[in-house]
Amino acid sequence: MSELEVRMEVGSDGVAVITISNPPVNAFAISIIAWLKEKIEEAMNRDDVKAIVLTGKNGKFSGGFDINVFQKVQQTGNLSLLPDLSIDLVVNKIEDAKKPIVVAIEGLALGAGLEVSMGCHARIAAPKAQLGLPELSLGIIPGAGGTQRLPRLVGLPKAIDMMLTSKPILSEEAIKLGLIDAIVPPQELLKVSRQWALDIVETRKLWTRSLHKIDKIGSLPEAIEIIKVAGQNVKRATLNMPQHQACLDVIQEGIVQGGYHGVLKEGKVFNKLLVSDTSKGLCHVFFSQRATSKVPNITDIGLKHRPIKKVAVIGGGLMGSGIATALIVSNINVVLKEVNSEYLTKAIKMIEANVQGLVARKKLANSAVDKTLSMIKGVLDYAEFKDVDMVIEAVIENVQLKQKIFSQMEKLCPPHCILATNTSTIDLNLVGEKLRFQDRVVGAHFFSPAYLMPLLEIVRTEKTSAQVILDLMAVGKIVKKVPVVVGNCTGFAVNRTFFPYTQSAHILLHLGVDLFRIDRLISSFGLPMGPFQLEDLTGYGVANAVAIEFATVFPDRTFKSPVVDLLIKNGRKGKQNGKGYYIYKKGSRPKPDPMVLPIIEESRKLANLMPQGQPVYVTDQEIVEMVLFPVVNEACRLLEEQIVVRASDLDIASVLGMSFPSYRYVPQF
Ligand SMILES: C[C@H](O)CC(=O)SCCNC(=O)CCNC(=O)[C@H](O)C(C)(C)COP(=O)(O)OP(=O)(O)OC[C@H]1O[C@@H](n2cnc3c(N)ncnc32)[C@H](O)[C@@H]1OP(=O)(O)O
Repeated sequence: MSELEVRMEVGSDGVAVITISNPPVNAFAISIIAWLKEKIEEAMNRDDVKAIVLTGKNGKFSGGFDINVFQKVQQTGNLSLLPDLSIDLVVNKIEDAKKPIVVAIEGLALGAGLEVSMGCHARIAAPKAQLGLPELSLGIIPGAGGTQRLPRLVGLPKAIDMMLTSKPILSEEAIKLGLIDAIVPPQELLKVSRQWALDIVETRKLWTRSLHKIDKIGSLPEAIEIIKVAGQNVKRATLNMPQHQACLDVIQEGIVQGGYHGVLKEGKVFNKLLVSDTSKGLCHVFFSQRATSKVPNITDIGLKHRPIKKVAVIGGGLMGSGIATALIVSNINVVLKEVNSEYLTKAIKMIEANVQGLVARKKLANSAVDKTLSMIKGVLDYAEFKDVDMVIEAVIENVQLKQKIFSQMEKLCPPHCILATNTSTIDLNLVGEKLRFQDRVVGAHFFSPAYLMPLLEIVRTEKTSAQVILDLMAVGKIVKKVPVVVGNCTGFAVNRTFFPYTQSAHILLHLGVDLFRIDRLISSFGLPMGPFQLEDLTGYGVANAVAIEFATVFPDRTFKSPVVDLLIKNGRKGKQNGKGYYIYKKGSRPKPDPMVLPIIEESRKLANLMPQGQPVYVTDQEIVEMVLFPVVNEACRLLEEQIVVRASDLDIASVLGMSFPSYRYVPQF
């Protein structure tokens, strides 16, 4: 079977097995859809075919519609590039077929993959197959009947949850919900599916048309109430994104007017959303995230990553314990080194709390806690370092200390051991300056909390070897991070790009603009919080340290804001002591603190930026632009300096490291 193909084989039992192939995920490309229609028509017309089994090659059914086609539509605005998947294929050729069609699902059925499956008359899956409708994460809604058939198969609340969160479920849950009809081992999947199809022909099994099912929908008022509540719940989290409410509206249309009407409305809304800026941004982010794993001269030169079985983490503070947690939950053995037993006990307690936090978030099973914690060993000496594959240093930001540690590591650890630092500011060339083998030195910059935040900046110097970078990329993937390889510069990619973000906010503040207005506008733009609340959260110590570092390296574009020192002088430490620009009380949202205003006034006098001592007038739009445009400028500088290999790597670093709203990246075609 060639790579891109839809093949049909008719067995002596009268079952036609139609297999789609489009590696790596059997996406429904335009040609696949056309060939699939042809094969189904052929099977319907052949007298020797009684029933059909639809399946995918290489252990996967389908990862959904080909997202490359979406990008072509978005670039050209030409919606006629989209094939008629929903009515022509799923309704007419599959659901309303005269012969039963059973889908055999292995690996995954996502998006159109699940929608085509739901159009079939029965669904048989292998264990652990992923089934879901992740379209909303691309700024669209399911466009091949998913909004109508999923509620009819699994009930409204679960269907809404699956669509609004874009999260797939596994076969084991799907069978309980009624989304699939049976789970069978992969080697029996085709055999059972063929027999199932024949049983439908012989009326021994039900011939189900999902769009016509009504037993799981409940009464009309109940259904409308569920949809209304879902809309209210999702409102805040989906600020500026139209697809969530649109999806609920389309579901409601089908419930009020009937499934087929719902499918028609779904098609119209789908087309409109596909060419929206939101979808353009989210499709761009989808491909950009995958592009980060392709690094020229690293991933394309035939190297294979080496296994990393045991890692030493030096320093068990907030970052060290977070990194250790990320490693042990991914089954990597960790030796955690501290300077004394008091710090070590504290670090282990922190790791235990992190692990419990993951259980509470349902990211780790309670039953896995003991095994996870057994993977960490706290130590006070270096005896265990003789067979580690990687060291991650996470001590305080002090060059001499780091240099001393790295020199020790070079002597104590095996020659293949990677020497990584989690520094967020210090030049890596300085850290490795005294070493003989500087090709082993690399930055592993995790973001706090390291066991939750999805980004790993891999910082390379001119000397870091390709093998070391590749190994760290592999570790990043194992610990479920998105590794982005960046060059060595002050602040690396994320902190460097976003340095002007805080700077501009401070300049605006000293020009007389209300700080709470700035924060409000930036959160309305889509960042989780504004720059001042962020400063409260990260702490003023960090703010000052970063400001000093940048002022040294970029004196031409650094504004020295007096306000942080004044806040500290007035006993304010931000979230840490509950008093910063905002007041923090347990159980309630941060509230702007009017008591901070005299401190701001004092700071404005010291800075003396206001023209004739009067506040400037700026519009809301200007504020957003004045805070974010300098960020874009800094990103351009990074690109020019070749700190990243492509612009979109910075987009991903900003989305994952700063929670910059991904739907704002509207590509310029
Ligand atoms: C009409 C319908 O309602 C509309 C739709 O169906 S929209 C599409 C819905 N489907 C999705 O959103 C699923 C998107 N894909 C994924 O989530 C993941 O790729 C996956 C879970 C399928 C596989 O994950 P994983 O094994 O980690 O592989 P991953 O690196 O993500 O993808 C492998 C390759 O397949 C590509 N790919 C994955 N899904 C694709 C899709 N639906 N279309 C086109 N390419 C796709 C990726 O771009 C990547 O390409 P690359 O190797 O050139 O970078």
